[in-house]
Amino acid sequence: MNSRSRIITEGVQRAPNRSMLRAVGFGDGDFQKPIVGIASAHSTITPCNMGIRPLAERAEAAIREAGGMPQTFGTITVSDGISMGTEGMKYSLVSREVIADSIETAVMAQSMDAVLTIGGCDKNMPGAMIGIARMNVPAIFVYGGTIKAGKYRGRDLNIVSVFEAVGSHSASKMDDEELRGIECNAIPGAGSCGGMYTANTMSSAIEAMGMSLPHSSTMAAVDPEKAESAAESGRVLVEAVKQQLLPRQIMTRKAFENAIAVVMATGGSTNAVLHLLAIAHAAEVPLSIDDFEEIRKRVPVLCDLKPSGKYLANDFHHVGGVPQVMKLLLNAGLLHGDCLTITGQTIAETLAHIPDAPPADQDIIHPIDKPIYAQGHLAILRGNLATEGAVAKITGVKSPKITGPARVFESEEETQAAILGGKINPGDVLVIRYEGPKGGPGMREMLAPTAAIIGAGLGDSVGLITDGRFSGGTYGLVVGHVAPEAAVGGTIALVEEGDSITIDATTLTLTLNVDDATLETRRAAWQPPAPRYTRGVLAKYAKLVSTASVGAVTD
Ligand SMILES: CC(C)(O)[C@@H](O)C(=O)O
Ligand SMILES: [Mg+2]
Repeated sequence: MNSRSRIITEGVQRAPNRSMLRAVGFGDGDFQKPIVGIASAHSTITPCNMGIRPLAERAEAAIREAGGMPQTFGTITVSDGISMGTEGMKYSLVSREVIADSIETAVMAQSMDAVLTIGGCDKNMPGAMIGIARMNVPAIFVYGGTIKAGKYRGRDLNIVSVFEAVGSHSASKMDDEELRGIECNAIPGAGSCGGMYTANTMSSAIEAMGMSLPHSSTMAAVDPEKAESAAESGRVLVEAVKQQLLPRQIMTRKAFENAIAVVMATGGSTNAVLHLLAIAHAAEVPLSIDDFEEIRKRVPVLCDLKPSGKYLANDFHHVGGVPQVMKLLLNAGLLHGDCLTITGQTIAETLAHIPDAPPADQDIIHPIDKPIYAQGHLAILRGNLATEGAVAKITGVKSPKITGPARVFESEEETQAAILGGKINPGDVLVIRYEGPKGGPGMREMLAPTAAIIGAGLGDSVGLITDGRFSGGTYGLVVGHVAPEAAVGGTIALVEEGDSITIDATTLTLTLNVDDATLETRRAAWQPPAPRYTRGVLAKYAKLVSTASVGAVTD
């Protein structure tokens, strides 16, 4: 079982290595046991990760009891919610690569036999899965857990309530006292942002892919079942080591199709497109941005979950969660049941215990014949503004098409000032550019401006396009991941104030209504901007990162 770690534990010349391992708790009988890394993203910099240490400790004890030698090491996290709207958000997507690289570095450097990764905030999930996919040593993912609702004056609150309250307050629709009350009560404790935002989207996608335990992706961080699930994950992983069950036997093309289907059915975050492309790239599984459209067309939206729906992920959990949705999709022929999962069972075997009857509560998970939307919500748009693609949520919007004058902003900050300053008019199409993977760099999430638009009551009348990203909490007629990005000369760089732009969610097109000759003249005159960073993490990232249309990958 220690096929990898024997390189550091066996033979006379490994006496020094064993000597150091003895200091960290190895005894004579332990050197033949599998060394199982626990990549713990415990951190007190964000509520998403502040409950992880007890999960790591339960997993550690379970691994030891099951015959493994656990070795806990740390990975980082950054908080999207805390960095949102600032220059610091440029480090968010970058942290996905740092997490993947740090897990790969620790596990490969010390020839570990397996790894259990625990993550909470948004980028922890894809970062862990990219690392796991690259290494292809037995692995399992453990989610830190979702947060419960905050409560104020009879309302359920979550982080997006606060972002939207800022918009309402700036539009004089909310007074200081109400805003403060929402701020002080929206986040009740440990756990990741509670709607079907990016963290819960990615945890659900990983469960759908068979790389975490059933029901684990929607458990609340503070509920005892989460720690028990972490311990069970440790036991399951030691068994997977015995069977040499490798991630790439589980993370197959069909598994990615299952993950995309569940993201569509649950109304998940646009970030799932970027992250699943990047994880597939790491697993060397062929997956293109156009595959999302293929699956969107055939998979309905079944779950009424925030941001555009009513409920939180933990409400979803209590009516059956991801397994319940997967059962509905499997019975409708929209899921591959023969995919293997980390427990050694197939998807169909895993779901066999769920009754075929429709879910008891049909308010949160709708029956397959009464979907909220007949087709998925995450659409890939193309057009002269996005020849490599762009990503939009196209459901929940009053008008699926908008043509309006471009309001051009070279950064998120400029945009936010215009929105909060009442300078945006119904019918405008906001263009936020030079916020892409290279141009930002770091492809910031634009939750602050999109929430401010909603809060100001402009959600049904204003369009927004960007080469940056959106948060899972974003909704409205907004298009992100526009590629090619402005910094590499994409057409978005050529837009001028007042140009006519059409966003059409029916034809899935993004069009700059300017004639080709004019565009060619503008293109000839365009100059690439000087890089915003020339040293450190962001400079390195900007040099390495690919286009968003293949996942903004760095290798
Ligand atoms: C702050 C949020 C809502 O967590 C956002 O970062 C997301 O991507 O979902
Ligand atoms: Mg986020």
